[in-house]
Amino acid sequence: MHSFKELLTTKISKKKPLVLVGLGNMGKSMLRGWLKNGVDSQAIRIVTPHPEMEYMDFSGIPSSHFMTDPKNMDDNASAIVLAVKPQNMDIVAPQYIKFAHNKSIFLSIAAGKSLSYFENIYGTDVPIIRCMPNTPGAIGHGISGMIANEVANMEHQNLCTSLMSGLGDVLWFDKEKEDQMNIVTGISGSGPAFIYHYLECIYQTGLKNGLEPDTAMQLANKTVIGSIMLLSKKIEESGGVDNANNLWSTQLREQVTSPNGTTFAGLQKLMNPDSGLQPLMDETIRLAIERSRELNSAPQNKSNE
Ligand SMILES: NC(=O)C1=CN([C@@H]2O[C@H](COP(=O)(O)OP(=O)(O)OC[C@H]3O[C@@H](n4cnc5c(N)ncnc54)[C@H](OP(=O)(O)O)[C@@H]3O)[C@@H](O)[C@H]2O)C=CC1
Ligand SMILES: O=C(O)[C@@H]1CCC=N1
Repeated sequence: MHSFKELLTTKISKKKPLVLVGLGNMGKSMLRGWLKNGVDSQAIRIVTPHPEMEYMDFSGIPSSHFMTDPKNMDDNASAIVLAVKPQNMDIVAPQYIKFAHNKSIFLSIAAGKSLSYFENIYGTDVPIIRCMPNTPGAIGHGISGMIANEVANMEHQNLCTSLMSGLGDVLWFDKEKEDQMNIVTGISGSGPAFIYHYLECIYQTGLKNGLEPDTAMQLANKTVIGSIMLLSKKIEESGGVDNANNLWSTQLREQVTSPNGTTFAGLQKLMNPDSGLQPLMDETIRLAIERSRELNSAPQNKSNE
């Protein structure tokens, strides 16, 4: 029985390379995670529209392994990782059909695109994994939701767990409940943006109340970062798990809230069940989930809709 990290060196080799399609925000994070976790840099192939700009950032990987399309690539890959925008998928995914004939694993991180979307392209007898990571994966603190199609067995799933573990935690979902991947997308895929926007808001409130920009920025950044670090420490101290019935975040909020004090005054608004943050987040995340569902069938090149 191999450990997850060992799988990266036993299953991925010069003879069975790993192909990364798309070297944007998420592609780069994954690539860094793989290299850090011991994937042989000679066993990686990268398809990107601008190889000349990007190979310099990854000096261990030969420049000849960066290419603009897969035409000249052998079809013996261990896995093809699709990391392009969902709106590009109708054009990009079919370019990799030759790997399906060799039963390579297809791992897609595209929002919305379902297992059956890829099965329609590659066939139902090809192992396909749908994954939703998030940007904190760039520093190994991400979380990825994963789901496998019918023919992706434990070995395929373990390799994909290994590939995504460089970005942080991995949670598998039941293949019968694929719609949960859209919920994952709304909560943890888009979630970092919602948190950063909260920070932008409190920064703006500081400015509106006459603080200097530098001061407002320092107060906003440090408050968010410090609060999350405190939460993280509490969770770590309790064995890496939170308690669903009594979240650490609830306890930490209560610690700040003096009876009839300043926090209590503010929370009257923020925790209003009809007009506070909960209904706003319900609606915000609902819209993200709906968009994820739509992207499954959205026509190509409508990225600005
Ligand atoms: N950003 C996020 O927070 C998350 C994103 N995702 C998903 O990850 C995927 C990638 O997102 P992200 O990294 O943010 O997007 P980026 O736009 O940063 O990266 C996509 C990359 O793909 C390149 N590309 C375009 N066409 C091709 C092609 N034919 N072959 C190879 N590469 C191509 C783009 O080049 P160019 O720019 O020149 O077009 C770009 O560099 C998306 O499907 C998204 O839904 C999932 C979870 C979180
Ligand atoms: O906004 C998006 O569509 C992507 C997917 C999740 C996060 N970013």
